[in-house]
Amino acid sequence: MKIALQARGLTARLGQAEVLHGIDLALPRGRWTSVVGPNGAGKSTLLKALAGLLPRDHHGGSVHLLGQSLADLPARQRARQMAWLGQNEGSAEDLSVYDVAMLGRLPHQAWLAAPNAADHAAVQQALRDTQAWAWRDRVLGQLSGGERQRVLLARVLAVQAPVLLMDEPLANLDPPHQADWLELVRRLVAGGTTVVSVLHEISVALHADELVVMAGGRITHQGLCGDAATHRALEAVFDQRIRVHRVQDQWLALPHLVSPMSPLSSPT
Ligand SMILES: Nc1ncnc2c1ncn2[C@@H]1O[C@H](COP(=O)(O)OP(=O)(O)OP(=O)(O)O)[C@@H](O)[C@H]1O
Repeated sequence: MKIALQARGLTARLGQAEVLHGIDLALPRGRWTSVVGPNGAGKSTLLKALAGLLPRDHHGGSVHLLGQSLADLPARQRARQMAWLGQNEGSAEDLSVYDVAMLGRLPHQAWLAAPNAADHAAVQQALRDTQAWAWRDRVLGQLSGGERQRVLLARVLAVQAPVLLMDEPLANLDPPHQADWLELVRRLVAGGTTVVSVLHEISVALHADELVVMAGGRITHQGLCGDAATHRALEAVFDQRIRVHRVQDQWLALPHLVSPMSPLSSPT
């Protein structure tokens, strides 16, 4: 199987503490991998390290992107090959939605060159894919949290990179737009894109091809989303406070209540 991202002996130090402890990981090409685990497990730090976003003196080990060492890859080439959506990401608040999405085309444009037809086509497609096209002339700073997230997602899609890394992409999205995101990712992956997402919505994460389960700066399990071993690893990492069930052909993670109190039971 071809590998999109390979990490070897990855360590990361933030402040005084080491938060990733020698991670070895291979993420398959043309597949969707979700990274899950409790708060503080190191998921965002791992994603940043894979994206090459941690300062060099803060991490050790190596990352290869599509077979090339990230350390040796020129920044523009890296930006064309791997697009990044961060958690609570800032952007220029006074830019129009259209111009924010156009920022995703920067790695393709010559210095100070005007956007060409391919850039405009990519931006229009991305804004339509995230249902943000109707507000293309509005200013980013005047959008709601969920609207804003869809514009930032459009910026990532506009890159048309073969590898997408997304940290909490569903933040602020309502259920219909979460379902849209899910379908969009499946479509991208069917077209050969590699997607890596950090998700707290475990039932959405279970729609991925593979799950990487993290705790305490280490990977405790990597496996297929449909595997019983993956479900057991998930339940274990969340202290047996969730259970994975199969409902209408989907895997669902439901809270495992210590003192069950069914909302369906009638009041006495
Ligand atoms: N700038 C920082 N300085 C010191 N420690 C940090 C810093 N940023 C994060 N950490 C610590 O690193 C650890 C891993 O953080 P990280 O954000 O990667 O976790 P996470 O799994 O993404 O968590 P969450 O689910 O809460 O977003 C946590 O213990 C966190 O407190």
